[in-house]
Amino acid sequence: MSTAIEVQNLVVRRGKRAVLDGLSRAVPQGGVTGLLGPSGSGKTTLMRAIVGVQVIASGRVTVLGHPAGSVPLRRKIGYVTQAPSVYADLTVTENARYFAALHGRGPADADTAVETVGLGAARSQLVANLSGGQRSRASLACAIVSRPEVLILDEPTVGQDPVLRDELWAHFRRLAADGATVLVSSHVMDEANRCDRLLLIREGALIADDTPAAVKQRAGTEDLDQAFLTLIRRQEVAS
Ligand SMILES: Nc1ncnc2c1ncn2[C@@H]1O[C@H](COP(=O)(O)OP(=O)(O)OP(=O)(O)O)[C@@H](O)[C@H]1O
Repeated sequence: MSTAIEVQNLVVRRGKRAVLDGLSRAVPQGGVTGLLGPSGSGKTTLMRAIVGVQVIASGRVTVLGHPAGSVPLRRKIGYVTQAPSVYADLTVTENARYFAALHGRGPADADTAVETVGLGAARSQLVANLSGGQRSRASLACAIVSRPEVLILDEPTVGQDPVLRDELWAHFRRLAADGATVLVSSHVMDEANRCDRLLLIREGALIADDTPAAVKQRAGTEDLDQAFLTLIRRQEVAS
């Protein structure tokens, strides 16, 4: 299987601290990879480095064979931040159509993306008047409208109800089935169970990179929450 994202000896300092301290990992092409870890462990920082918007101290990040943030990746990578990145004074449809146009896509692609994220009924509403969860989905629609080869999603299901979360995960799985590489951060363990692989990060270091089944087996429990706690505690004892 070829590699979509390659991180080599990545060091990122934010403030005075090394938030990522020599992290190396490869994410295979295709499939859904979950990035999990306690708050402040460096998930967003790693995603920012992969997208190419994070100043790095040293190391190398390559996406689809190109340096992170380089021009050839602009149309190939989609990024949804935790803070929705949409225009408040445009409607949902206008936002999606604007981002579609930037990527050489037409209005039909935009309308499909809006339906996909469950905002069909709110398509004519100004983003300023949407709920927080709806605004996040509007942002997601704008990121998927270009059908990126690599999709980086920073906690995309926060604030969504269980039905919508289920639908969004089904969509992530469909994107992966169509060949996209999806990297998604989450705190929710039932979501982690839906990933092909899990990267568990703690204090800027990776402590697991495996399938959900293997992570559970290694920790000796069927409960993924418990498995992560066990692996984190084992690492604390070892270090
Ligand atoms: N702009 C900044 N300046 C200084 N330190 C920062 C900055 N942004 C983040 N940090 C620190 O970097 C560390 C990693 O933050 P990051 O946002 O990557 O964590 P995270 O795992 O995504 O957390 P969460 O799950 O809460 O979103 C934290 O200790 C945070 O305080």
